[in-house]
Amino acid sequence: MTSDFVRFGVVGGGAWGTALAQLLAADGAPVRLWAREEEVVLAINTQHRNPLFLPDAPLAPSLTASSDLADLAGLDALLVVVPVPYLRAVLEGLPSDNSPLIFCSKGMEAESFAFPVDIARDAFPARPRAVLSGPTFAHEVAAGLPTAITLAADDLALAEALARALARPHFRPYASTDVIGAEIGGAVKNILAIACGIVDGARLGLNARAALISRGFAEMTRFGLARGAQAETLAGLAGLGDLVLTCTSSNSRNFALGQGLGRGQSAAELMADRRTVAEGAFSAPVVAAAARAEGIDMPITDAVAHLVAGDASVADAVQALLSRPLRREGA
Ligand SMILES: NC(=O)C1=CN([C@@H]2O[C@H](COP(=O)(O)OP(=O)(O)OC[C@H]3O[C@@H](n4cnc5c(N)ncnc54)[C@H](OP(=O)(O)O)[C@@H]3O)[C@@H](O)[C@H]2O)C=CC1
Ligand SMILES: O=C(CO)COP(=O)(O)O
Repeated sequence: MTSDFVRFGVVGGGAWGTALAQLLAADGAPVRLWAREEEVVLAINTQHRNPLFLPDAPLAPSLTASSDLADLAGLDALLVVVPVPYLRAVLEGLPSDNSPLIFCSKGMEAESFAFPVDIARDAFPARPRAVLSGPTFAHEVAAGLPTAITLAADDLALAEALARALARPHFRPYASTDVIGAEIGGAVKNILAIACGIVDGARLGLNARAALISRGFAEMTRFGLARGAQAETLAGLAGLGDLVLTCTSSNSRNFALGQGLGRGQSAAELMADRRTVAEGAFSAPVVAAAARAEGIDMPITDAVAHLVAGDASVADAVQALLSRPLRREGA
């Protein structure tokens, strides 16, 4: 069956944007990637590598890069992989086509409390929008290891068509219409990965980690259901699947950030000079504030927000979580 989506562009030259571009270019298909930094553009075009963000992956020659957003005009679909704090500004520079935008970043914008699809609605009200989210370490996707992911769009036919166009023998997108569920799963799991990293760094044990994963999932579910997400999405690849991946591996930048916090380093120290993002550090105060405003109980998210801000110690945060009133599990 022929696809309407053949010529893809990727907005963002970090690890995930580069891995997705490589996934699509590996069979020789032309893929255009926009990166902000000339150093990344030059390395991709001349060495077929991205030494800054995905150093170990050889890239296909059919993947070409540019630092000019105008070079993404006229393509069939764009994967948008810019960390959420920078997303609005980048979207403003995109050529105004009608091709679908597929959002692959996992976070919530400060002040607006908007997820990527809402941010795009402001910039491109009529453009079709989708979300791609799940347990997907970039280096594994670039290496062709088996991966499954959720692809959500309001319009099921669009979600299915995009899923078919992005599928590869080792990469299986599952179509969904639960856009908000996919976005909330990805944003909240990043925060919970920081919490699990803290538990690991502070040597609080594996029981504590398992408790955090399941009570964290309860928080994700409360927040998600309150905002209209479906329980199956949160229990699927974009929620629980990604939560398990990033709460159990120091390959996760969020988990690794938490490990440093758990060992007693400050967030400012851990984030100084780093080029890679741990989106959970941006999202924790935002999701915590949104939950507070909406009366949703999210104590783990709140604790991570305080630890990232540096206004609580790990010992204080653990004590606060353990001294909460006992309650019925499903409540
Ligand atoms: N890495 C992974 O395995 C996965 C990541 N994600 C999500 O994808 C998103 C992107 O992460 P990832 O690709 O890993 O990023 P990286 O940490 O690898 O790289 C950081 C990215 O942020 C960009 N950036 C930094 N400052 C700015 C700015 N002011 N304006 C625009 N862009 C800027 C960098 O571009 P520049 O070089 O121009 O500074 C670079 O592309 C995040 O939301 C993440 O949660 C989702 C699934 C998997
Ligand atoms: O989202 C990811 C894998 O699904 C990557 O997680 P980190 O951003 O924590 O590395």
